[in-house]
Amino acid sequence: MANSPMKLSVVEILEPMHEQGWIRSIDLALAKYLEQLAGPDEEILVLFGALVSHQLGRGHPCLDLHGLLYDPETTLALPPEHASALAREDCMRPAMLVCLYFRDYGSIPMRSKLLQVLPEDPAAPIGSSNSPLVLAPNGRLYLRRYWNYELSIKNDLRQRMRQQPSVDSAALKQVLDELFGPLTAADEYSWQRLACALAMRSCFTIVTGGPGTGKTYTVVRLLATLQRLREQQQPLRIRLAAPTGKAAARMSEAISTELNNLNCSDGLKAEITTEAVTLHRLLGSLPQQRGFKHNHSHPLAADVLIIDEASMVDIEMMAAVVDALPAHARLILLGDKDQLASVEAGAVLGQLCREAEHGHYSDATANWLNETSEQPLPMDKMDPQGEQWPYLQHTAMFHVSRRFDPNKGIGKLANEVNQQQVGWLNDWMYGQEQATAQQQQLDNIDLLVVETARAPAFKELVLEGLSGLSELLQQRPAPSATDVEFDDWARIVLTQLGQFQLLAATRVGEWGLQGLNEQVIRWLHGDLEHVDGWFYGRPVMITQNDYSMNLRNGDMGIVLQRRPDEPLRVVFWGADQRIRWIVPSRLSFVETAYAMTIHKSQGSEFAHTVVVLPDRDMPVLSKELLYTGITRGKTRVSLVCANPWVIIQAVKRKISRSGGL
Ligand SMILES: Nc1ncnc2c1ncn2[C@@H]1O[C@H](COP(=O)(O)OP(=O)(O)OP(=O)(O)O)[C@@H](O)[C@H]1O
Repeated sequence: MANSPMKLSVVEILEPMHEQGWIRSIDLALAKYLEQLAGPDEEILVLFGALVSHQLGRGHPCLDLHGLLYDPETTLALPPEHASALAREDCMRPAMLVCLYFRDYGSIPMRSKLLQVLPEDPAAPIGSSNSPLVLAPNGRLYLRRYWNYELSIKNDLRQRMRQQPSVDSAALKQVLDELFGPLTAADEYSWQRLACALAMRSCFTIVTGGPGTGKTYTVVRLLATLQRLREQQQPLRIRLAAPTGKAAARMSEAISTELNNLNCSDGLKAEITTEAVTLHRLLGSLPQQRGFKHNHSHPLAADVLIIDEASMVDIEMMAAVVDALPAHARLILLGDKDQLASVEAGAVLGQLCREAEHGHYSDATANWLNETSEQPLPMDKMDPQGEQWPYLQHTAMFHVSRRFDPNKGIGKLANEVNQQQVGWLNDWMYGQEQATAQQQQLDNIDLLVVETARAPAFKELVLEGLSGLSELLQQRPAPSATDVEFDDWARIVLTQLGQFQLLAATRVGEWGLQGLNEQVIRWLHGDLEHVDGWFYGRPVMITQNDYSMNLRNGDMGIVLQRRPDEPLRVVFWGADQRIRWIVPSRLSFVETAYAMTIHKSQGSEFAHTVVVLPDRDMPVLSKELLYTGITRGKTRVSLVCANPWVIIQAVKRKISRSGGL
């Protein structure tokens, strides 16, 4: 570097970082804006603005100044995964930049109009300010908008937790006995019963647990309990929602199935809706605007709102939800707290039920449960300091999966990854040769170590996985077939699409999303001409909600053709298992989906899931990412990598999102 960095402005120092892709255009733009407002000696705030914005891009609603001071490299996770070695050499390291401006807290101008410093005491008055930056206790630095989101969520949930609806304990106990059977010594069942009882305590409840632990089973019974014990004559207005279209469709399906199995009157069943919508649809997206049709001045017509896959809800969306939900309504969040958080900033569910595995129930919670439902709490989940965990007093966590055996196969792998236990993983991965093929089959998990993503063994795995789909594509009905017969065929093809799925941990490179999709096209079609084009048999995924076409983010389709003289069309599931044939030119947001990212796979499940890891360790690889990928598999999970060490590194890395919920 020719000039001394001391002679350059913060923006001048950030510019090459932007060119190298280390920070985003929006981060740089914010720095430029703040630079215009900054007084002398306030350059540090310009830098902070860019870094807070950069953290938002990584999913953090705030910048942790303690982390920045003591471990800037980890806190900022720079450079990004695609930065070349040259770029790393060329560009001034962010740690050095931080050192230049931020030696200690004394370097921060506390009386700047760019910054509001909040008092340490949460009860002290905050004062008014509209500074772009807000410094909260514990060194959490926010852009004001995100601090406002957090504050409104906190205030709203506190208010809902404080509301204590009256409960007729004899009636509650009777309903719980009817729905779950009388209490038994085995606590496996009583956690679900406990979740229902706990939900009667206030207007806010969280039910968390891994796949197949009975969240949907419980929530249907919870809704039945609420309707049975309601004080008003009219049935409670229940709304069901999920962050993505795919998750909403799954929620509807799962709730319908559980409701059908529920042993209760038809009248009660009719009072439980099975229609789930996306959160965007629930709140009413406004074209070209950030806000929603429903807000505090135009609230939702709802008494109960259940949000499934809540781990995917970001802080901005959650703030919009609580703004639109009437104060008397119950908010119930369902999700797996250990899964990846939302792509957008915030890890609302993860933060609200951090440590839920330990219970942390207070005496007051235990007494309430005992008095209203005679529901005991296990001693090891009690905590004399439980009141320090306010959200956990309204949280039930399920541990027992009814889908997977925790001692083998997918269940074991998922648990070990989630608990960051690398011992078993090492034995499994490095002891593969000793394991018999039969045993592996029984265990429904396998590991494939290959040097490149072009390796014959990987090709064999993929082509075998896709063989069912390829056969169906060749079994197109004769041109004389009726439209109904073509619909029946399309239905089978779409069902087959859920049988096998490649999941990429990263986007770039031969092991990333793009490389894998290109590779599969080469194997199947022999060339790459088709990559972005529309070709027969191309599986696609919708990447953004498209309300004009009634397609939702995450919907999967496939390109088919009915008769040779008809154009190619993309088929999707419509309502009631109907088939929609859509002309490709009407689709705006689509990606080829032989492979999809693990992030995009959230809320979906596939019979055989193949999780592909890159050939080197990267900051994006984490136990949450791996756990999410593994738990997408229903009957078989294959891990594919060039080096099992990368899997171990990923398992050791836990994402900790900053935030003050
Ligand atoms: N107490 C129970 N008794 C009998 N069957 C149960 C019980 N709890 C759950 N199940 C069954 O276990 C299966 C998985 O339950 P459920 O679908 O509710 O799990 P989930 O946590 O919602 O899963 P996912 O996160 O994958 O949606 C279902 O078939 C359900 O009917």
